[in-house]
Amino acid sequence: MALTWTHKDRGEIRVHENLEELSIDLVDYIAEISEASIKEHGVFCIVLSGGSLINLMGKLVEPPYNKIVDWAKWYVFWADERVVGKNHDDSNYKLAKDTLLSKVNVFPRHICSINDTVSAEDAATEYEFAIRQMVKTRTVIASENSDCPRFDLILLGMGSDGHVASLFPNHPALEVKDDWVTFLTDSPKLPPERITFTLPVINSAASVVVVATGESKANAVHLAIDDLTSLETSPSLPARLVQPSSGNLIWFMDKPAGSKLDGFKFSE
Ligand SMILES: O=C(O)[C@H](O)[C@@H](O)[C@H](O)[C@H](O)COP(=O)(O)O
Repeated sequence: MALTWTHKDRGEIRVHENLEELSIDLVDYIAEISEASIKEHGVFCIVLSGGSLINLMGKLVEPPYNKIVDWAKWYVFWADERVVGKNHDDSNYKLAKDTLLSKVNVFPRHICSINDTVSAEDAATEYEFAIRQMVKTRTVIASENSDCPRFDLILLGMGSDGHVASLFPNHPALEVKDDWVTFLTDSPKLPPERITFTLPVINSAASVVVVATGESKANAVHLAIDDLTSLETSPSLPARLVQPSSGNLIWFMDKPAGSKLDGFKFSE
């Protein structure tokens, strides 16, 4: 059984007994938001990241989800992408395609991945342009509170340094306010060239999920969620800057990742 509670301003926290339980709860949540979004506006605009998150979504391609999800209504985007070829093992697109997208009926034209034949800067510019076109044609809803798209669901992993998407602590990409997509050529996590959604886009989504597993994430989880002492305050921890302005924020974690949260108690 998951331990679930809502922090006064850091969203809903779900600490799972193990990875199996976490992945079932995660795909249940994704299927639920997919259904609600399609009912509300005809499509589901989902944003993926890279890393372990994708394997935790693996049950989506198994019964009952593969049958109940309306894949034809899905539009798929990435919160960040490594600027490598689409067949490269580092590609977030390849990871999602091999694990999920090739196994269900998402239309290839609904899969919005980056141009892998240009520089990081051009890939970011083109990706933002493509999203702007989709906002104009109302495939992606425009936010009412900001000059940003309002994606139905943005799924983020979190690094042990507290990075989300490719927004790393103390990196200038964290400060970008006017672009929807920016680029890096010096990512502390390899590979160095990446594109990433900016914080205003992440914080304009209808729902944002952060997934963190394993003990190496425990300190970053604590710094991202708990009320901090003046000694601990870490204003530039990217995961703490995830604060949807009019959307939901949910943290999915396992016990080791949640073990340093204030008041963490688990009923055995
Ligand atoms: O492309 C990337 O590198 C990711 O989008 C990145 O933000 C990832 O989600 C985290 O680093 C967590 O990755 P793990 O879950 O594998 O630790």
